[in-house]
Order: sequence, then structure tokens, then C-alpha cells
Amino acid sequence: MANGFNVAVAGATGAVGVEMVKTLEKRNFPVKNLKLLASARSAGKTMKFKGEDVVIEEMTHDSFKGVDIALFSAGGDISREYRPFVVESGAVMIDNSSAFRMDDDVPLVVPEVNAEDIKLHKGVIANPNCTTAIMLVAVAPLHRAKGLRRIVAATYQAASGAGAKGMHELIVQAREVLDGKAVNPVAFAHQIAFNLIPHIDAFKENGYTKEELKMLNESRKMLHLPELLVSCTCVRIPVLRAHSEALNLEFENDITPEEARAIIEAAPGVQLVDDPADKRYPMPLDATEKYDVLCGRIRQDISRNDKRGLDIFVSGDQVLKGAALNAVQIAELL
Ligand SMILES: NC(=O)C1=CN([C@@H]2O[C@H](COP(=O)(O)OP(=O)(O)OC[C@H]3O[C@@H](n4cnc5c(N)ncnc54)[C@H](OP(=O)(O)O)[C@@H]3O)[C@@H](O)[C@H]2O)C=CC1
Ligand SMILES: N[C@@H](CC(=O)OP(=O)(O)O)C(=O)O
Repeated sequence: MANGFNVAVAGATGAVGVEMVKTLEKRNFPVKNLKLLASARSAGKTMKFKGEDVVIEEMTHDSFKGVDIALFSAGGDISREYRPFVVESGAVMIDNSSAFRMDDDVPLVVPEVNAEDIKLHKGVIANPNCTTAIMLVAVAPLHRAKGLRRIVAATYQAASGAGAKGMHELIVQAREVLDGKAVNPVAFAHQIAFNLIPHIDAFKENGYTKEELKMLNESRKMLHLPELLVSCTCVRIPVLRAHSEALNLEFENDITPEEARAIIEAAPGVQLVDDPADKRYPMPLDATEKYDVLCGRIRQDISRNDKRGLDIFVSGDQVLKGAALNAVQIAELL
């Protein structure tokens, strides 16, 4: 579009929405007009975009008239309610929630992994689960070179995965614990400060959580690998922002750590940080506010008698690459 796009951000005041607005600005996305939408609680407040105050509006079914691209980040129920109104208005909906990710008519996209799927959209494109997005930015180039068969993962997920309220709870609770006060967990099932919680999203009958099953199902869909094997344990840790993951990978073909490092170095969206002798490896503090996922601790899996197994460690800012940045990158490719 010659003069740029009319863009709406639904959930503009949230952990992801705020970063969407910043990312549109930082990447100089061609915005003709920006509409910031949130609940009635935020209506009338302002947010800065390119130095200007933009007034936040209460989102209604009529909010999308004249909008070209709607970046949605206000929760799955809201995405479900608004989808028909967005699509009817002619806007493309790029949705961060889990509402439509596994629908056959909705491409699920990380641009570095499966940008070609964007063109299949029928009005809605889904952004994957943040943990899955970070993993696949590093794993997809290895898969393209060597054929991925199986992933065994343990995650270390930041409080920001539970939104603005999750980050707030960690900060407040850390102070309460240090001051010897009683804590009152709300965003998390238990005290998160000075603790970790191996429970993210609801448990299913097989003992896995929904978060863990997203790693399986969403990876299969984006890599177009219906037989891919994935087992995962997702853990919430008292880090403010940026998720990390320990990944054990099995391939169809031999792969050495040297080959893997060369592949990662050449891949888009991922930065090799792998010099243990110099104490350089991915860490969430280093990944925070970075667009690239950090990948390191690359080593041959010594539990096998062949060279088809690797262990790697990744850290990525899940509010950015797992959500806001990914959505803006998709918009750039429309
Ligand atoms: N946090 C993360 O890392 C990731 C989040 N996501 C997904 O993104 C979505 C948002 O997450 P997050 O930013 O963390 O959540 P937050 O709780 O931080 O923000 C929620 C946003 O939704 C808005 N909202 C709530 N109710 C309404 C309503 N009735 N009408 C309009 N807007 C409303 C809020 O507005 P107000 O301030 O006015 O209440 C706020 O802007 C979720 O679906 C989440 O699963 C996906 C990947 C990663
Ligand atoms: N579940 C992620 C964040 C998230 O919102 O995921 P999803 O979009 O799949 O519900 C976390 O808590 O770290």
C-alpha cells in the first residue's frame, strides 16, 4: 500500500500490546493511521507513537472499519468474539492468542520458519505460543539441514508469559518475601519469588499441561512434520522477562556441534552465543529486549552411540520474538 497501512492494536495496554506499538515504531512499519484499542478501563489514556500521543479507545465491534491490519493481543475469548467483525471489515487479523492456532484455515507462522504459509490466509493469521516460537527459530534451520525427528524439552519461562500482571506479581512478591511478609499468589498457582513452578496452563488427562502440548502440536503444524515427536516439561521461573529452553534434539542424519554452530550462525533470527570457556552462553537477561533468539551450549548428546543427537540451550524475549515482534514481522510480509 503506497501510503502505508491503517493498523489497529487490540490489547494495546498489555504486556504484548505495548511491545507491538514499540516494535511498529522501531522497525519503521509503514503506518498510515494507528488505532490503539483496549478495555473501557484504559479508554481516554494515551500512549506514545513516534513522539505523538495516541488516545486509547475502548474496543467495540465497529472499531475495525477502515483498518487494514489488526494486531490482536487481548486474550483468546476476545479474539473469538471479534474475529467476524475484523474479517467482515476487510482487515487482516494477526492473532496472538491460542484461539485459532490449530484451525485448518488459519496459517500459524513464525516468518523464519514458514513464511510461505502466510499467503494461505483467509483473513486470520495466528502467532504461535511464545515458547514454541523461540524454540523453532533455532530448531528449524537445523531441521532443514538434517531432518528433525524428536525433541525433548525443559523450559524456564519468565513471569512475563503471564502478562503484565505476572511481572507485577513477581516484583511485589520478591519485596514481600525479603520483608518477611505473607505473599498472596494470584497470577501464579504458588509463590513465584525465590521458587519455580512446573505448571503452566491447565493439566490434561495424560499429565501434560496445555502449554506442553502446544509445543508438540504447533511445532508439527509449522514445520509440516505431522510425525514429529515432542515431549516437554514447562516450568515457570522467577525471571522477569525472556524464556529459556534446554532442548535435546534427534535428527534423521548425523550432525556434529561444529555443523550445528555453522547452521545457527547463518540462520536468520537467531544469534550464536556459544563460548563456554569465556562464560558465554544464552541467558534471559541478555536476551531481554533483543529481537534475536540466543542459542548456545551446543554439544553432542553423549547418551547415544551415534551422532544424531544434540543438546542446545536457547533464550529469547518471548514478549518480542514470541509475540509482538513475530506479529509485526508477519504484517511486514503481507
Ligand atoms: N505475555 C506473553 O508473553 C504472550 C502473550 N500471548 C497472548 O497475548 C494475549 C495478551 O497477553 P498479554 O499482553 O500478556 O496480556 P495482558 O494481561 O498484559 O494484557 C491484556 C490486554 O487486553 C486488553 N483487554 C482485556 N479485556 C479487554 C476487553 N474486554 N476489550 C478490549 N481489550 C481488553 C487489556 O486492556 P486493559 O489494560 O484496558 O485491561 C490489555 O491491553 C493473550 O492471548 C496471551 O495468551 C501470546 C504470546 C506471548
Ligand atoms: N503461556 C505462555 C504465554 C502465553 O500467553 O501463551 P499462549 O499464547 O500460548 O496462551 C507463558 O505463560 O509463558
